[in-house]
Amino acid sequence: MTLPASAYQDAAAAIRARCDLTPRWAIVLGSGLGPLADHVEVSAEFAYEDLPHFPRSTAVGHAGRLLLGRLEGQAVVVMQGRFHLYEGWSPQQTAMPIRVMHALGARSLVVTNAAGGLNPQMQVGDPMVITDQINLMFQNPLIGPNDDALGPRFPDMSQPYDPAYGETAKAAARRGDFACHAGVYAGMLGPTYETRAEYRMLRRLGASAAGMSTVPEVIAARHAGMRVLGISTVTNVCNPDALGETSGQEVVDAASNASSKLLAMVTAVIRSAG
Ligand SMILES: O=P(O)(O)O[C@H]1O[C@H](CO)[C@@H](O)[C@H]1O
Ligand SMILES: Nc1nc2[nH]cnc2c(=O)[nH]1
Repeated sequence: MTLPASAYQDAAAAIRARCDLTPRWAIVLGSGLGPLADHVEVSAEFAYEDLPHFPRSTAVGHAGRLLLGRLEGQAVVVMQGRFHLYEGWSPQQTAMPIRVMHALGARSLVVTNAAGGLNPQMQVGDPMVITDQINLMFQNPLIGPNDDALGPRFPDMSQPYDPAYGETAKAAARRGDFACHAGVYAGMLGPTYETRAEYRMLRRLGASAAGMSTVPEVIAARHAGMRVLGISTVTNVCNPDALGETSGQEVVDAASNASSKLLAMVTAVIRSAG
């Protein structure tokens, strides 16, 4: 579906009409990671269905709420649930909330997700700081007329994820004494998990984690010049030579069990930038 050019401004205006907080940080909570929002001192809450042009959350473990408030004293806007291409949303729709949060004032983005771990050292529950991404969705939210007021026609993607944010997140993991990886996120269309041959291919391509989100959001964020921290939580181990079955519920459960690690890393980054 093509969105009107004013879609994200309309949604931002509807939010501003009820809440005058200017968020500095935008946070996207992935599958099973919604409970992190319990740590936000909430000023206002919006169901996605009440916001103009917003898609609806249909994915398991995605509540479908936008919160404005404070985390570690910093003004934040938090998406409790995101939109995926496999739900039938267009690339523009999956990325639209990023533009809304940018229009509200957010200049830094934290994206979190549940992902399959491709690196043999990874265990279920380990976080991975995303250092780069591969767009294997072969779709892009910037296709169509460019909004020059937001960003350039041909945005640079030489460093989509902010190295300083990543270092701060890794330092928090060291302090918390839990394993933390760093690596490349492969964005897949889904909704099928990968075959053994596909996991093997992804390893060869240099990916360390596979998921079905994040890539369109980060493209939209970088287009608008936002600084990005990305963290995957390994919810299933993808060993092509000994692959077990994976289910959506297992992914959600594994992500929520590991959410305290994510919280420690995210709050450390938000605090350090305070
Ligand atoms: O990336 P998030 O939204 O965390 O969710 C991940 O988990 C779901 C699959 O279990 C897919 O939606 C995949 O992208
Ligand atoms: N594509 C993909 N998405 C996931 N989300 C959680 N685990 C996985 C996985 O193994 N592959």
